[in-house]
Amino acid sequence: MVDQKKLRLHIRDTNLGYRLRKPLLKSINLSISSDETFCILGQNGTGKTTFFKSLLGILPPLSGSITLNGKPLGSFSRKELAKLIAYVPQAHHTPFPYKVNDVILFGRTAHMNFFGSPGRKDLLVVDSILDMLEISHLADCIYTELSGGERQMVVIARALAQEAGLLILDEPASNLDYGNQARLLKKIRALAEAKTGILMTTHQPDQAFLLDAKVLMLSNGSVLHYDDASDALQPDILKKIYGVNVEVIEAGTPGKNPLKVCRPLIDS
Ligand SMILES: Nc1ncnc2c1ncn2[C@@H]1O[C@H](COP(=O)(O)OP(=O)(O)OP(=O)(O)O)[C@@H](O)[C@H]1O
Repeated sequence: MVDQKKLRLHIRDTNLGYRLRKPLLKSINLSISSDETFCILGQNGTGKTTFFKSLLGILPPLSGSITLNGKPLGSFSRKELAKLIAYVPQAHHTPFPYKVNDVILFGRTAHMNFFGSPGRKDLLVVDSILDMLEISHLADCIYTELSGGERQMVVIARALAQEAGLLILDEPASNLDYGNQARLLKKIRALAEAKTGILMTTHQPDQAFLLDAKVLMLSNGSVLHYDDASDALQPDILKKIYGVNVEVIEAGTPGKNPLKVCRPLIDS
């Protein structure tokens, strides 16, 4: 039995990508554990989602191995894996007009009994997540009738309902308004403090500072690993990754720790 709160993914000598194509990411060696928060940065198309699909066991490595607590990912059943790793995809389309409550309840499937009927605990978990994400008012709405940002919050809620030890989020804030982005980052930080491993892609480098995250940068088929966002988010590195000039400045209130922020120099 794998301890949900002590997960370690080992990626050893792997090439990742799609069969019959050149590998997108080469010779990757990494270890990710469920007490860490990582932000993954990289240009569009560098392979961030592909990396996630590989960690979720959806896309087997082209070579090398990925193990979870020493066992090959492929040896876990879908149900076992759903209790350990939850995923918020970038795009989510549900053609069926389910109620929001039911969509979130799907996240409990791995915890339900043989007949797949929700128990009291499942309903309580859904309620507390709706409350935590401040979306209780959406509970009885029809998912397909929600706005893009509202759907995004529901899909995040569904992943949280899995109560997995590792949460993988593909651009979780991309559809959200400014307030919901801030609220989501606050929740992510609280989850990290409660020892849920976080692995998220973002196109906003500042979020790595806000979450005090480690950084993985994908560039030219390699993954560069930084334990400290300040080491990763330097103007020369950001220029190399994104091809634009960026200034990294310190902002903050006197008496409080300054927070670093990135500012693109759009006039240079
Ligand atoms: N099923 C697939 N078969 C073959 N190639 C694919 C498949 N899915 C994605 N790709 C290709 O893999 C490359 C990396 O895609 P991926 O979605 O991993 O990039 P990304 O870094 O997540 O991009 P973005 O920041 O735009 O979301 C792209 O060139 C894409 O066309």
